[in-house]
Amino acid sequence: MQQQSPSRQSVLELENLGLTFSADSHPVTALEDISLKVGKGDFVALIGPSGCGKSSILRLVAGLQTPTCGHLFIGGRERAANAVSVGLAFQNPTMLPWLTIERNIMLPLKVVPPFRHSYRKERNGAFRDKVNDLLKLVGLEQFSQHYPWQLSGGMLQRANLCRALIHEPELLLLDEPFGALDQFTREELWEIMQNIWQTRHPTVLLVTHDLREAAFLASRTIVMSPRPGRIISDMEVPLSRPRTNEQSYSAEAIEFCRQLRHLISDPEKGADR
Ligand SMILES: Nc1ncnc2c1ncn2[C@@H]1O[C@H](COP(=O)(O)OP(=O)(O)OP(=O)(O)O)[C@@H](O)[C@H]1O
Repeated sequence: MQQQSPSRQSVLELENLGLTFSADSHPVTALEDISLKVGKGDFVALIGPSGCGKSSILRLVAGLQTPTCGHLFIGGRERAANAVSVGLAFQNPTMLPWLTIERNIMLPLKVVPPFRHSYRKERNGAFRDKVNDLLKLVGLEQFSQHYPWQLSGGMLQRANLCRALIHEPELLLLDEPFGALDQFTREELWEIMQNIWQTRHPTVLLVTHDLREAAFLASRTIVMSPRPGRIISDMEVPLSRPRTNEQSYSAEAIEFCRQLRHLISDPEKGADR
């Protein structure tokens, strides 16, 4: 039976969520008793050791996987997200090579309602303006008519973020989007991502292995235990905004990353939940 969310303020709420894979004779419990509330405009980073279930949480939220137990609420209704309500960006931006950057970014508008009904009419008008606004925000306004193979990895990831945001989703799900980039490009992308968040205020769930990235971008960091993944810590990031790369080397930022690292290497210490 569908439940009403206890908290209607949250864009996303996970309640005692569990996930067990049981394809063969050895069931694998990936997630256990995950409870989490994400408010509108929150920027939440999920961190933890490899295999602790970070990506599984994103897949459950996106409706790509079904929980074994527990409840998932989007906008106060018990349901997983759908193509309309979610924007996704992964480590490798998959752009269609025969389409320009502009048309690649427009793809969600071609597919999801209500945009798809006016796609033909607006693709050279209002939708083009939407794409250009986003390209400007990420510094790619000169590249709308280029093809993906004409852009660098960092530029493609910027375009990928535009595509994830073009249909104004309730939730932006980012799975290590900067993981494949070199350090300087990655840091440049953090500033761009922060700018997107401060300008457009999307609600973001970010999976990352990079503690500095979590501390730079997120408002809250969720630390998970090794499998079966449980939440062992949920902390506000104590750094003022806007954040700079310089600031991410400050004593305060380093101390915060050190705390995160401790929690990951010694999960028993995460006793605040
Ligand atoms: N289809 C599946 N069948 C069985 N086990 C699976 C399946 N998919 C994932 N798992 C297991 O579930 C656990 C969680 O996987 P998940 O990919 O969510 O972890 P993660 O924290 O995102 O890992 P990483 O940081 O390495 O990307 C892992 O231990 C993985 O081996």
